[in-house]
Amino acid sequence: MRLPTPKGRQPYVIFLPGQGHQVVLGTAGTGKTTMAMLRAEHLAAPTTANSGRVLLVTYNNALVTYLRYLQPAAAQNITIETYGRFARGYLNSIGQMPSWNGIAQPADRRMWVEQAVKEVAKTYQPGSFFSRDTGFFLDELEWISGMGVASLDEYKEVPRVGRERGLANAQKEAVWKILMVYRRLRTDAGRRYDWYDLASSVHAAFAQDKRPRHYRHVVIDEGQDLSPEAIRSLVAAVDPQGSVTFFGDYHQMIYGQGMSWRSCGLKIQRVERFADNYRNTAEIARLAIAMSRMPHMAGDPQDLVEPREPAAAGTRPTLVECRDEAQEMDIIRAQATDFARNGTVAVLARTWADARQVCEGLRVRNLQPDLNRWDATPGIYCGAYHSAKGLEFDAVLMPFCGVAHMPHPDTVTAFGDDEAAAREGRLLYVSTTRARTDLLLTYSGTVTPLLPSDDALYAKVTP
Ligand SMILES: Nc1ncnc2c1ncn2[C@@H]1O[C@H](COP(=O)(O)OP(=O)(O)OP(=O)(O)O)[C@@H](O)[C@H]1O
Repeated sequence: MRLPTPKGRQPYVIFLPGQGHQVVLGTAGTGKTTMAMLRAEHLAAPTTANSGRVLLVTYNNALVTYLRYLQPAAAQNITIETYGRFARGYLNSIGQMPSWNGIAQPADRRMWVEQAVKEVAKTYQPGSFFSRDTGFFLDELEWISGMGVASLDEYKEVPRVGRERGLANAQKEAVWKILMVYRRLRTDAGRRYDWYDLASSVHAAFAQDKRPRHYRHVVIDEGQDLSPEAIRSLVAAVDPQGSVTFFGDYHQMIYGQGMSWRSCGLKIQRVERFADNYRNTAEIARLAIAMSRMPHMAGDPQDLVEPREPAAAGTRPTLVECRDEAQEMDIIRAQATDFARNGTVAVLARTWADARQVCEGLRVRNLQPDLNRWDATPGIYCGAYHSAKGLEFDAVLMPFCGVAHMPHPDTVTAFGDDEAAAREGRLLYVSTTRARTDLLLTYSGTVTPLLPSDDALYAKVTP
C-alpha cells in the first residue's frame, strides 16, 4: 500500500460530494497529494454517486510520475498529467494546435521579449525602465497571461497580489506595447502560443465548445502554481454537474507569482485548511515553521496556513560551514553515497547546473521532465529545487546555501532584494520540506539570510 490510511479531516475532504468546487489549503506534508490521489480514486469509482472520468492535474512532470506511482492498482478512469499536456492535447483535439512547434519555447520567448523591449524603448525618451532585466518583463507578461488580462484598461485595473511596488500606469502602457510586439514577433515566427497564454485559449475554446465534457471531475495538486486562467479553463473543462477540487499551499508557490485561486472566480462553499505535518520529523518541521514565519515569507493570510509541529522526533538539520565550494561538494557526495545505502536521498541545488556539478561521479536518478518511473528503492536523486516540488525523500542534501547562491543573483537583478527574497525563500522552503528524516545544508562564505538565524534549529558543524 503506497498511500496511508487517511486521518483526522482527510477522509472528509476525500469523500466530499462530487458536485461543485472545493478548495483545500494545507502546509507542507499535510497529505494534500495523498488526499488528491484518494479523492480522484473516489470520484472515479463506479460505486460513488455522480462518478465519472477524472483528470488529476499538476504542474510538473516529475510529480506526475510520482502520482502515477502512488495510484492504487485498482483505480480506473483517472488520467494523470501536467496542465501543459492537458492544454496542448485539448487544443490539438479541436484542431487549434498546428504542431508541437506551435508553442514558443522559453529561449525563443526570451529572445522575442528582448527584441520587443528594444523596439518599444525606441519610441520613448531614454529611461531606466527599459533597461530593467529581461526577467522582469518575462515575468510581467506571464502574469498578464496567467490572469487572463485581455486589454490595457483591464491591466490598469487588476490589483497585483504580492508585488512590493506596483507599476505606474505609464509603465503598464509600455509593458502592454511590449506584449503586443512580442506577440507579433511570435506569430511571425509561426508560434501561436507560449506556455503561459495557452490557458486563455483553452478557456476561450471551452466557452465555445458545446459538446459533452470528457471529464466529469478535475482534481488539482500543487494548485498554487497554476494560474487563475488555467484554473478557469479546468472549471470550463468539466461537466457542469461535476466538480473541481483544488489542493494548494501558497508558501510553496514557485511559479505564477502574485496570483491566487481567489482571482479565478471559483464558486466554493468553504475552504478546508490542514496544518498537521505527516512527513517531516519535528526538528525538520521546526526549521520549516521558522522559515515560514520570516518576514519575506509573509503573504495574504487568507491563502496561508500556519504549520503545526509534528510529534515524531529525529535529529536537527545539519548546517555545515565549509572552507570552499570544493569541500561542500566533497561532503555532499560522501553523504549522498552514505544515505543511499539505506534510503532515498535527494541532492537539491538552486540551479540544474549546480546540481549536476555536485552529482558528478555519482550514480543518480535525475528529476528531469523525462523521468518516467518513480523508484522508491534506496538511491540518489539529483535536481534543482524546482524539480523536487511535491516529492519526498528520506534525506535531502542541499549544497551552496551561501549568500553567493541564495538568493540567486539573477533573481535579485530582475526583481530587487525584497521580491527576490520572497521568491527564493519559497524555493528554499519547498526544498527543505522534501526531507522526511534527514536534512543537511552546506555553505561556504556567509550563510544565506533566507535561512533562519536561530542557532538552536541546527546541528552546526565545521569540518
Ligand atoms: N493520514 C496519514 N497518515 C500517515 N501518513 C500520512 C497521512 N497522510 C499523509 N501522510 C504521509 O505524509 C507525507 C506527506 O504527504 P503528502 O505528500 O500527501 O503531503 P503534501 O501536503 O502533498 O505535501 P507537500 O505540499 O509538501 O508536497 C507522505 O509520506 C504521506 O504518505
